Amino acid sequence: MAIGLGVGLWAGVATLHDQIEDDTGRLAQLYIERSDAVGDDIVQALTRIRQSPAAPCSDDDLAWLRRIVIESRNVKSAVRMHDHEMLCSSTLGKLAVPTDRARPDYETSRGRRVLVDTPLIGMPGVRGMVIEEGDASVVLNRDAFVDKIDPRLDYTVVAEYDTRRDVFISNMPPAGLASRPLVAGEPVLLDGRRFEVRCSTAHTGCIVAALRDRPSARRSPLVMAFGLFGLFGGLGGGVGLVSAIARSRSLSRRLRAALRNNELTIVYQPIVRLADRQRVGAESLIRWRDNRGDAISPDVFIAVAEEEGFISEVTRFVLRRVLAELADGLRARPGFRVTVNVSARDVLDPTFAAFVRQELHAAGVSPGAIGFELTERSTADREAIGRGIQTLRKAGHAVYIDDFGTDYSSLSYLAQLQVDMIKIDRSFTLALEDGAAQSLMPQMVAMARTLSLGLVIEGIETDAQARIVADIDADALGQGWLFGSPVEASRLFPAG
Ligand SMILES: Nc1nc2c(ncn2[C@@H]2O[C@H](COP(=O)(O)O[C@H]3[C@@H](O)[C@H](n4cnc5c(=O)[nH]c(N)nc54)O[C@@H]3COP(=O)(O)O)[C@@H](O)[C@H]2O)c(=O)[nH]1
Repeated sequence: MAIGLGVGLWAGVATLHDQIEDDTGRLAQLYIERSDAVGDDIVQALTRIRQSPAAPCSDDDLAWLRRIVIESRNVKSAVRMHDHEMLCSSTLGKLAVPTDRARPDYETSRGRRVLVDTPLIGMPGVRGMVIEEGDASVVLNRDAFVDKIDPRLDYTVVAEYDTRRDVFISNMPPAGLASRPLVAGEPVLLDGRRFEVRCSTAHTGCIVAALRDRPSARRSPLVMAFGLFGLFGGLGGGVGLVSAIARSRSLSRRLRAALRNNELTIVYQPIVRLADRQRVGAESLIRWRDNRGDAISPDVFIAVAEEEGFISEVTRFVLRRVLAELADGLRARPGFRVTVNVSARDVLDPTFAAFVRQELHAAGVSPGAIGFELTERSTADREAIGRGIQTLRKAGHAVYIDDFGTDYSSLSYLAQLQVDMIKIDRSFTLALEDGAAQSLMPQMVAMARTLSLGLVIEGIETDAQARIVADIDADALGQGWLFGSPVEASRLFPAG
């Protein structure tokens, strides 16, 4: 029996360690993939700035630069330079006097100059990250790289710039990592802690990361379970259990289990008509607290479900839950519409529309009460996506393009995909009050109107933003903390 207990405990501790390394490695890899996408976006924007067919800083050239920003996910401003002086930009237009930029922090062998955190010309008090290549330059929010990191990690990101390696961002003492050889997949020990290492193959840089709150083996229910199993069970069965539980503990396994056990919940964020601020709909947003009580961001677990190919299970769970929670309220409020986020995989799934029809029929809810929001960043077959969208629209659902303006392909989407509404990303709302990028919103609104598309403006946090947007387009709808944070179903419809 003592041998059984010992083997069980050993297996439990080993499995707990495997689980931690598995989760850390996955989060670190997710970061590398996301920051690679930012890197690709930057390179593409720099190339397109140089491809402008118009005379530098002419009206047509400025429109070209603005288009690049609208179509890029991360670039906040596209800038034209000459001899290290800024001449014009998508946000400021043509400068009265060419202005010198600060010296770069790094220069790569490809001739890209990087200013990691620099005051932005013409925007007092605002700082950003700038990358220059020849006479082209882009500005991005430095958080474009920080936001991609899971908050549960202690991390250091080391960037390599040919001639030197440097700590790019870090939330821990970097412990000489800039000078230490780093190899993807080969963990490093720092102060007795094991850090996973993942490196980019597309761009240059590595993340060194460890979970901050490493579960203690002594208090772990997993280890206790193994110990007990070892105590009462035989070694053969123990090995089977070890591998079964080990698999089930990875992030995606835990997410699948949470789905099966109905542990995920839905909150609803109101959408209002800006003219009178009446609630006309809501967006459903999924939430997950794992068994340690930690809230895991949908940004993280939706990406995992997409990568691992079970996003359709998530979408179906959300739709069923929305109907279970809101069917009565929706039947009582014709015209009120709740939207569900879908992925390209859902839209391409030939069984999806039939699934939706059956669920709506069972719940007695009309198709007009449910809309679908699609954020499409992949290069998936657009014709097929277009056909999937039309199937949903023919069934009576409104289809929205979400986060409009953040995806480099957004504009070409609108031409190819016929949708009902676009949701303008909150980065454009944020820029409204700083004055500099104010001009982008009217352009986007005008474009939506030209294409007869309805509009939802996202991320409205202040009364000033709401008023500016209502002035630009009184028919637009708005969503954001000003009108309400996401709430549980019971709090969505005002009493009475
Ligand atoms: N496929 C699915 N994707 C989903 C689902 N539920 C959520 N998501 C996607 O995850 C991303 C993060 O969502 P979340 O953390 O829920 O954040 C949403 C809002 O809380 C936030 N928000 C809303 N108003 C404001 C605001 O005024 N300021 C501010 N800083 N943030 C605000 O924005 C998120 C909603 O964004 P969007 O979807 O782009 O309208 C997000 O991409 C979700 O789409 C799901 O069930 N399925």
